[in-house]
Amino acid sequence: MSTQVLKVGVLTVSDRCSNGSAEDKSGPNLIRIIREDGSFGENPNIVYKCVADEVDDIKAVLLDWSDNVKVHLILTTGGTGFAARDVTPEATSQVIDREAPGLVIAMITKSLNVTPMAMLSRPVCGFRKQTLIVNFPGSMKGSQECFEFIKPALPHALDLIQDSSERVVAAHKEIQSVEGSVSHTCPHGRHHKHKTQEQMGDMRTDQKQTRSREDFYKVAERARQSPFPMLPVQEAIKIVLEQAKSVGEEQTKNLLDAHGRVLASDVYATDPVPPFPASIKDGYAVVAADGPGKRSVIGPITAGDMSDVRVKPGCIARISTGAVVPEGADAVVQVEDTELFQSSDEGAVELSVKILSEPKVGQDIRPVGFDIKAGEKVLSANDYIGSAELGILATVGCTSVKVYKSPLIAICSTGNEVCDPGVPLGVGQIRDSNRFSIISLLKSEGFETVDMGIIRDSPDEVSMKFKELLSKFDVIVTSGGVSMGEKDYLKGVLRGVLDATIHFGRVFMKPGKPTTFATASFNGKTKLIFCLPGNPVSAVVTCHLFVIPALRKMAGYSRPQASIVKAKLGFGINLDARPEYHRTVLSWPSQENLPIASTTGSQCSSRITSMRSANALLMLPPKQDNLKRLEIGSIVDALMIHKL
Ligand SMILES: Nc1nc2c(c(=O)[nH]1)N[C@H]1C(S)=C(S)[C@@H](COP(=O)(O)OP(=O)(O)OC[C@H]3O[C@@H](n4cnc5c(N)ncnc54)[C@H](O)[C@@H]3O)O[C@H]1N2
Ligand code: MOO
Ligand SMILES: [Mg+2]
Repeated sequence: MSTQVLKVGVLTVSDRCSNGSAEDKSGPNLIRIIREDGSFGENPNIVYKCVADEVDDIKAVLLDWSDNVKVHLILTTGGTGFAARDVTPEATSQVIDREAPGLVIAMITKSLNVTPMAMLSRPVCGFRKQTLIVNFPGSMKGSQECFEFIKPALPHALDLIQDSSERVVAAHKEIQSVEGSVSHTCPHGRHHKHKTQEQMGDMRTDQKQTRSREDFYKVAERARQSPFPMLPVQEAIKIVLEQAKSVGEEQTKNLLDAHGRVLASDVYATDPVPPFPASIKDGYAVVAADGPGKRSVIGPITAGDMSDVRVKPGCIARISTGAVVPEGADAVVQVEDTELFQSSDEGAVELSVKILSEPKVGQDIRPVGFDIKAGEKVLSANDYIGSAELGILATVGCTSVKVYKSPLIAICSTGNEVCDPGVPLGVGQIRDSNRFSIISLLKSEGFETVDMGIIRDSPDEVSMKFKELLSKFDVIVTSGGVSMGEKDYLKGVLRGVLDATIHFGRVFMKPGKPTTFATASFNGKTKLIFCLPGNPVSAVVTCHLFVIPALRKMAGYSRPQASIVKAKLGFGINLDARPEYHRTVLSWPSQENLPIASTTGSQCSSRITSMRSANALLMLPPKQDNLKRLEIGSIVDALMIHKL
């Protein structure tokens, strides 16, 4: 877009919002996403109004914003339906000079993938002089979705309207590279040239295979065998861990902020613990050499007291656990080993007490630095800060520590058939489970993620979205679109468009065979891209095996991989041709010497219920001529994914 600050107008059209009987959520939501998105410059200038469903009121704002305020982009939300008072399209039609039907088609077509109700929307898009006006539906969800649908084209559209020639040329170059320079005509008449497709070769070494847009659609010419070697799981994990590097360090603001992070530097105690000789018992501070016998009592000294009591031979001082042992005393005798001899004031004052045991020097005293010496290293770089470590930090008075930064992580699903769980299912559609299981799995591992929605099966959309993700995140995790299907575009876009390095595109495992791992450079930073298989179990299992260890390594963990324990099969099983990660519930009855593994039923990689309650993945070996089945009682490795 042009270098000038973009002016955006957000106009909510709603009788109820304008008269205050309902809260406008859609307008403010559009403003928020425009601000957060970043595609419209650092700080777009946004004006906002809410008017009633009246043609004249709507027109007045559209005319003022386009002719006087010279807003570049006006987004209206509301009043586009079939109801009598829905008049936003009529008002818009009356002010625009030229229509932009492509935007309308894009919005309606894509919305129909989400809900058949999109048929009942009548948006109008077009421009008045140099202002682009776009009608969105009134609901927050609908308006946000429509915005996302047309967003990829908006910056270029605005440049064209503003005739910002430098940016237009730059954008053309970019489109040319994204689309691989196939001869096609862009909407305003410029032609791009062909580039030839390079030879297919070893995917791990020959990465730069620029692909044209048409190549993506040549279904008959697609490879009929995957060109990616199937790597053993351990080799694939090794590659991932080699690429996973810290994204930096930061100082925590306060003590509790450090919880769940990993230290980036060693921590030393400045003071000793305890900082004074402390009594271990409630009793009497004595001179050990006095031995047992009757003593006169001084004190008391309780915890936290600043006492100037001094114990002389023949005297003892009453003392509490945690109190400073007074000068002169070299032992503490617990109250249980004493007897009252004489008291006054009806028992309020102890005058003398009989010591019954033989005290030893140092008995029941913690000397200075007994627990922690001054200058001692109490925690090391790469230690995870759990509750014990937080207690240690508090003990040594360290309220701010240097920790590793958490990587910024984007989560996306892919697939034309995939839709949000809340919307009614259309023909051929399924609900997205992967985004939700992956986001929550990573959260339970202490990693915050950003839900970046569903990417449709189109090379353009995949490449646009990935470009956006690469600019904003350190790690991208997607699911789906990585196998042999004609619309499995991710690998092709990664290599052919984004110039990413695909480190592996298949792994010898079940589930998870087409797991793909790539890196791409953006602004000098290496971004990690995990394209997990679409099958719900495959996505979750591979997230455990590859994504979580990588994130842990980036976050500073010294042992990023999950623990592997031995377990005894509580069932018999036929082995698969691939090493299988069988979801299991491990339990450990007290009479058993190993945990017992029970199966979660059918292990089909589409059957998400096979993950239910699973706390481990049994690492079953691949079937061999001499080993086709494991019987009940066999001992196998189990990779822990939750607590036992
Ligand atoms: N000819 C071959 N076909 C397939 C192979 C193969 O080697 N040759 N591999 C199979 C294996 S193994 C797997 S795993 C899948 C992986 O396929 P993709 O990663 O390309 O994923 P999709 O085709 O997009 O989807 C697969 C399956 O999962 C459903 N899905 C996708 N996303 C989601 C989601 N977010 N939530 C819930 N379910 C989702 C999708 O509808 C498909 O049913 O490929 C095999 N094919
Ligand atoms: O490897 Mo796929 O993940 O079996 O279903
Ligand atoms: Mg597929």
